[in-house]
Amino acid sequence: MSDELRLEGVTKGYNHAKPNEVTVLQGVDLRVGAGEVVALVAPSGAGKSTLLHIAGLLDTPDAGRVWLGETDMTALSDKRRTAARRREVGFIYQFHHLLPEFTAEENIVLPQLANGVSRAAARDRARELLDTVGVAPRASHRPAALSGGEQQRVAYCRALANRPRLLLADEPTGNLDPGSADRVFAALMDLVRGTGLAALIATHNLELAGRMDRIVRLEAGRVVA
Ligand SMILES: Nc1ncnc2c1ncn2[C@@H]1O[C@H](COP(=O)(O)OP(=O)(O)OP(=O)(O)O)[C@@H](O)[C@H]1O
Repeated sequence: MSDELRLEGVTKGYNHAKPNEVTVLQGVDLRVGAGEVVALVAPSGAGKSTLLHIAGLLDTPDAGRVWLGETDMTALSDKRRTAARRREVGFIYQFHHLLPEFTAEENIVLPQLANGVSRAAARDRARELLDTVGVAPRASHRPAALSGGEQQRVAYCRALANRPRLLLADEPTGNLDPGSADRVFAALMDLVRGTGLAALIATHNLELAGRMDRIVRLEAGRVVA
């Protein structure tokens, strides 16, 4: 299996050379293969958000390397790294962050237009994605007129709209009740399976983590299992 995401010796701290300096990540090695869904489990404060930001090219490590496929992202200019992030990485957060004034479908169309896709093709892709997660009948609803679970499923579709090679999620079912979280997680797996993308999904929910291919545990800035 080829690695889509590879972190090698990633170290990151804040407030360098100040009294309140902290080292958050200490030599993290991590790989996620094509088509693999990996759970990232970490106690609060262990550096999970820092790790996701670095893997998602929103931040850079102090030392170590971040590879997407064959490319060492830490060797790129900021401009090229930002372009790679837009093209290659999809993000899902605990809260959906959909644009309130646009419909479900438009929320999935817009990032594709920004990526140069035609409106017709973007609409087809949006409908296909919404269909996969069972929200097609609500395509013309604005987020406020969707249930929490539907909003989250639309956010999943948006994250995958541009066919990223890497999906990063931070508590993707975190704001839902357990029954709804279960169904919505199944919808996410339906979207991810068969695309060949690599997914790294942070969660405190050990039951959900157990349904992924592998669990990576982060403790005090190190991968322990
Ligand atoms: N910009 C910053 N400046 C200083 N310290 C920071 C900064 N960002 C994070 N930290 C510290 O780094 C540590 C790890 O932060 P991070 O946000 O990665 O944790 P986390 O594992 O995501 O926690 P949680 O699960 O509670 O969100 C924390 O102790 C935090 O206080």
